[in-house]
Amino acid sequence: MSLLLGAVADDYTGASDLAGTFAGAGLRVVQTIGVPPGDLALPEVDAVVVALKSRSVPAERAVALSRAADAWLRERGAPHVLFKVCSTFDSTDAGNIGPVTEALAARTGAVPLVCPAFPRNRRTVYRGHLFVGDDRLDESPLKDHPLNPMRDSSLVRTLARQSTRPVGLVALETVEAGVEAVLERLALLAEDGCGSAVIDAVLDRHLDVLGRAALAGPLSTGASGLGLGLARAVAGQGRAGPAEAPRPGRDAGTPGTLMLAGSCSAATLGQIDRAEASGVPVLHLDVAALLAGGGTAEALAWARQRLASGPALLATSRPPAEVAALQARFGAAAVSERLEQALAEIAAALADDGLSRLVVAGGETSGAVVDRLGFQAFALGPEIAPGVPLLEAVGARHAGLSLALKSGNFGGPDFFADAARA
Ligand SMILES: Nc1ncnc2c1ncn2[C@@H]1O[C@H](COP(=O)(O)OP(=O)(O)O)[C@@H](O)[C@H]1O
Ligand SMILES: O=C(O)[C@@H](O)C(=O)COP(=O)(O)O
Repeated sequence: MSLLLGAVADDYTGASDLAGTFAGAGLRVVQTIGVPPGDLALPEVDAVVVALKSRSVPAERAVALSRAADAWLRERGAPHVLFKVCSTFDSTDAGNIGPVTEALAARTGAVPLVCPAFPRNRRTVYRGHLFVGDDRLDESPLKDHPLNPMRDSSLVRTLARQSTRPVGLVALETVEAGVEAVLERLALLAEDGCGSAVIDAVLDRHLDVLGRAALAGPLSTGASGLGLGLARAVAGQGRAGPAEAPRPGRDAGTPGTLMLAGSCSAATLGQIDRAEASGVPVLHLDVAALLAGGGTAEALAWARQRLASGPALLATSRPPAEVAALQARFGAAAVSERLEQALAEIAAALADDGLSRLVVAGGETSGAVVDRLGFQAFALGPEIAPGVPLLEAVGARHAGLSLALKSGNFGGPDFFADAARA
């Protein structure tokens, strides 16, 4: 296999979002969970997205995992690797976007472009500031994220706090001037000693400039918008294999679709309310009982009963004030870890029962569930919502289980009711 494009994604929902974006642009793609074991037979593809659970781990660990994934991709011929981060730049001042970008760039010596913009999803970057819809990042619901509260919209400042070298800016007028102008600006920033450069993008057509400029170098950092620009540029070279039809979702072996929500994003909280209102059975898990080490047996019994005849949605998700109170009492890391593991435990028990459809909302939550179930790689199916493709296991483990991993922020208001029917 000689790859045309590689990606290292810092979480699993982001990886499936990106893999779906690559597929939509005409590339043959597979998503692997970590660096795949040597004996796993992967299909012939143009691009591989290696999914890591590295967004919220200590920076040294994120660097080590990302280096290994980058090396694996380059050994398979990838001339360019995208480090896929969240379109809302989820990270803390301690990392991990800066440290990983610097570590991967050190191997190449080039100044990577950094851009989380995805205008289709209303993520835009202007003068280095990230906007989520009409709001600056620091005024958006992301300011209350349980693990990575985003309190500064300036990506240049945010990335500089995480980096050892200065961070430059490629402003919109340079992007408008085209690929050559961007490359000239990058060369100047390199002379000034910059280690990376945030680049503006507010319209879809800007992604084409970003993609072609990024492809001139070995590394870039961004979200699926930059991924789309890169994929279009690669597809435009005419070297990608014949497009594949997306794999269809499987017929259900058991009637119900299990849906698990650990995201506390405003979007997911609204979707849970709408699901409940439209008659989808919803269990709000007893978070205090889970934190005390119990609570999963009752939840399992409830889910088994509902799944025998239809969908079931189990959620730990709570609004920001309740999240803050729990974190103050038990510690943020401990709460996250326990709640992620509780949902993973429930998913594993139900997978053993023969579950055939699983939807998980939340990046970290998806990571915990996918790891617990032991998936190794996914082929791509059709999208059930923008940025949320159906995934089908590659390899024998859990063959026949279709799943979808939803970023907390993604999906329309009726996502869960729609997913139950998809
Ligand atoms: N009630 C709760 N209180 C505090 N944290 C919670 C609660 N429910 C879930 N969490 C944690 O919040 C985090 C949400 O992150 P994630 O799953 O990545 O969602 P998103 O995609 O919205 O970022 C997870 O670590 C999850 O375990
Ligand atoms: O770029 C995005 O917004 C998504 O692909 C993504 O990474 C989402 O992360 P979570 O919200 O943590 O699921």
